[in-house]
Amino acid sequence: MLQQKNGLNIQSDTALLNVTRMDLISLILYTLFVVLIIPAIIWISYHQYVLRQKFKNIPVYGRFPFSTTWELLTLTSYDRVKWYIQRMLQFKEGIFVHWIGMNPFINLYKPELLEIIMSSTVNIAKGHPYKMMESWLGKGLLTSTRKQWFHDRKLIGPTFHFSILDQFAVVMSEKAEILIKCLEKEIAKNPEKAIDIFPFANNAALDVICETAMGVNVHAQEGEIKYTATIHRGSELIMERFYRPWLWSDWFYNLTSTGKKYRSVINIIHKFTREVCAKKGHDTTAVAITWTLFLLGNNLEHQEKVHEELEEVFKDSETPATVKELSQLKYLDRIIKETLRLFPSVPLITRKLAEDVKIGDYTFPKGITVILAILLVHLNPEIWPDPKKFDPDRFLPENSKHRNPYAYIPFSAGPRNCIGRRFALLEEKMLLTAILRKWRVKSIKKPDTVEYGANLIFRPSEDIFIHFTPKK
Ligand code: HEM
Repeated sequence: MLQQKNGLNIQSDTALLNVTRMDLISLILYTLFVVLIIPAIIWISYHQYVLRQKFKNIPVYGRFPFSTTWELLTLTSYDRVKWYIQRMLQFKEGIFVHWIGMNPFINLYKPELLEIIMSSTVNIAKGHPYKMMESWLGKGLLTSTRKQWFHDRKLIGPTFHFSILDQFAVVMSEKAEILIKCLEKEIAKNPEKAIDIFPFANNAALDVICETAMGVNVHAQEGEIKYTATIHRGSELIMERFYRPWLWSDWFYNLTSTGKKYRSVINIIHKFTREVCAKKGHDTTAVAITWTLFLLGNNLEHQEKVHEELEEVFKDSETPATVKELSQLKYLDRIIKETLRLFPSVPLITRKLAEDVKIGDYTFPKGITVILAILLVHLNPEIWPDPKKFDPDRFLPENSKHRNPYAYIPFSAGPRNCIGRRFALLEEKMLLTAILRKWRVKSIKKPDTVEYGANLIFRPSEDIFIHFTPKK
């Protein structure tokens, strides 16, 4: 009896102890909630309120926090591009803001607004998603800021001088010949079959950049390396991270499985760039060449004019093109320009503002990221009538003279524009001319059905099949 009583006492003491322990834990949690979490929620809400007040004049997409984050996250890369185009048609003022997590992004696609940011020598720092690429690209010219950028830009500038470009043209023409041989070999396998042109353009452009920038022949066209697929995977992972704000912190990202995948991709890229080749420039040119052939293969009447021009300049000659001959190809110039309008290799760039910027009724606060939406200004119907139509004559001198220079910005504009612009255009012309002197091209897919994605570079998401017919 006594034992039973003692047993009961012990049980009730343990229960009492448990209750007290529970109370203590609840008390600590409650205190933490009151002391830390509530003030944090109040601080974040206040901060968000103040930030949102600053944007109250700017058209905003998505009234509720996180609704746009969720919407963008659930779209494919191709649908995201269409999403941005729809927003551009919806917000005709040339500006709108949307939120990813608790971060506002101001999209600009009106030339007058773009000019104010792009011409600035103060607001030259890159915002997301470029910030996420620092571990990839290091602090190179593309990602550096302030003094280092001024210094690097001055140092690298002379590399792209006309006289040096002439020497680069020799390398480009050698690589163009290899490209033709590779295509001939592929076509010979089955002349009736269309060929995916993108890997050919990519390897040719990689050969060109490695030999011109580093003097190294990597034989990419002869199939000795598997670098390009790794670059694509890296860009995809960066964009996936951009639309998932909880992965923006580096230390957390590095713990996740995608963070680990990204690190291994970066290691492969670094190994390659350290050992053999330069970091940037081949993929933008490769997609530009691919889209040009794709559009020519869809617009046969324009292609015919290119062939006429080639015959006028090269006649029966079979020797490689010279820089002088290439400079005479004015119609091809306009084709390349119109392609870069519809398919700009770099569809958007970003700036993190170093100071408050006031434009008319709008004030953009220091520290936020502005998206300079190259693709959207190129498709803006307020500037380009019938914007989806392929019409190279938009770039005839008489048709362009009244156009705002910031309406057409495939190479960006202002102090931070593309340093490789002349190099890229020369290379494009060299490789395209080599192909078009030999073949007529016809695309299998149409521009409104082909799928692409804006993973930093405006790259096709499917094979770009082209049918090649010999001219002779
Ligand atoms: C069709 C081909 C190309 C296009 C459309 C293109 C476009 C661009 C754009 C839009 C920018 C501005 C990026 C930004 O502000 O965030 C840029 C910057 C840059 N591009 Fe290109 N690019 C092309 C080819 C090349 C090539 C072939 C090279 C090198 C050989 C190159 C080297 C660079 C560098 C170093 C920068 C950074 C300049 C700076 O920040 O001062 N690009 N490019």
